Amino acid sequence: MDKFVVRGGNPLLGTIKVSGAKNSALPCMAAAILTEDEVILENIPQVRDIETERKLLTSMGAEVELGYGRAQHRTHIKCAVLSDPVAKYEIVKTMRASSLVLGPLIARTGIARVAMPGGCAIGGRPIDLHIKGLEAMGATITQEHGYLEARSPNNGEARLKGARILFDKITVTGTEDLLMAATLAEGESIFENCAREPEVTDLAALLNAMGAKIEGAGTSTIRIQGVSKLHGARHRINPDRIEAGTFLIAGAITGGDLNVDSCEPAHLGALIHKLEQCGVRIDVGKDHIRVRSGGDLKAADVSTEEYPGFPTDMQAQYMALATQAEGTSIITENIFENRFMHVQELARMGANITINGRTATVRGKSPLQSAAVMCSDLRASASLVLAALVADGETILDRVYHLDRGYEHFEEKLRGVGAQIRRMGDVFGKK
Ligand SMILES: CC(=O)N[C@H]1[C@@H](OP(=O)(O)OP(=O)(O)OC[C@H]2O[C@@H](n3ccc(=O)[nH]c3=O)[C@H](O)[C@@H]2O)O[C@H](CO)[C@@H](O)[C@@H]1O
Ligand SMILES: C=C(OP(=O)(O)O)C(=O)O
Repeated sequence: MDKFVVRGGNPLLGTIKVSGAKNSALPCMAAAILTEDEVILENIPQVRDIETERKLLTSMGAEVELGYGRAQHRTHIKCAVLSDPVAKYEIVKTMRASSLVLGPLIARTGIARVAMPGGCAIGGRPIDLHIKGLEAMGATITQEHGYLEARSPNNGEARLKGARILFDKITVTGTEDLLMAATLAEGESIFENCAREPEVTDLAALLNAMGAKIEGAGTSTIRIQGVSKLHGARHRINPDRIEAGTFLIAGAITGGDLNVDSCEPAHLGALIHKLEQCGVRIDVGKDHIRVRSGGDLKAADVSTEEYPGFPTDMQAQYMALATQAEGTSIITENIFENRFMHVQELARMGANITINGRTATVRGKSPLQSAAVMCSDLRASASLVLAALVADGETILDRVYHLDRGYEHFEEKLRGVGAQIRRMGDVFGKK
């Protein structure tokens, strides 16, 4: 199992480049199921979840070609024939976003079998709202032996029907899943209380390029006029706002001077505002953000919310920063019930954090010490790397496979701006 070895103390200086967003790329790859033609996606990040999605699509009969390097992270997907419209447990269990194939599969083939995703470290993660929405579109969904068996009306023979759906709770992949299903449904669908995340807007842009008729993506009400067929398209994936945010915090926590390049500053408003409250100097350009130390960091409270609020996917990284700020920061996690797995590991490095329900109280500034720590999920891993960048001595992070799910060449990018970080196959064993 790979580990990271990080020696703290270096301010990060220079320019670091942001990759394409994995959380946009995953639904966009699933959208290729909706057409027999080729879909070409550019700016696909080279991360483990993308490889998992490739496996998922190919296991159903799709042709997927992932091109990196000179091929500029371009992916060609052709779902001419979906001979086996089944999302198997062996693949689904490794990636929560697998539930994104449910909607497009029923819409395209009339019949789908998708393994129920399990819980994960950050919480239960049910998909009841996906199921409820598809049922409102006329699908029949049953659960057998851990699989959802879904059929469109007439035992899979007829198209889904457009529906008016009010989401009880804002859900990102739920909005995306039903949006894809509605593109090929008969008639109009109106969705209310939709997720407004940039990843939803990115997916809608691809779907419209494929011939869908979607209005309102990025707002809480989305209207879709169903069409009988979609065609191929070429689409460039948005920059990853969470990776960009992680780099902004890396610059701020190390007291560096970092230019975070190839990002979309408009998607980072809540984080930029918070960093400014912490006393960090931020200069926003068209597609880059410069982050610099503005003196001692000051504590500021954070409460995670749906977009455009402060993202839950930045909460763990922000907590690492809060350990280095003077004063008390109250961090409230409103989206997932169990997303504080990084707290005990930060505490092992010397952070002063107490948890009460959904709230963590961070008292700073604490000098951090190196330790052997364990990554529990994707963003918790990033948080521990950030803490290690300012810890005294050499920190060893175990289970970095969590981080590899969603950060492209993380250690190489950080090394390029002065961090001392290296990957080891097995630092404790024989190697
Ligand atoms: C691949 C991807 O894009 N993942 C992101 C997506 O996850 P994901 O789409 O899974 O997260 P949701 O937006 O669906 O979850 C939000 C809340 O709704 C609840 N819920 C969700 C669906 C459902 O059917 N029933 C239900 O109760 C969840 O348990 C959670 O409490 O949005 C999250 C919230 O911004 C991010 O942290 C994830 O990085
Ligand atoms: C939680 C995340 O991803 P997923 O929904 O795929 O688990 C994330 O990107 O932070």
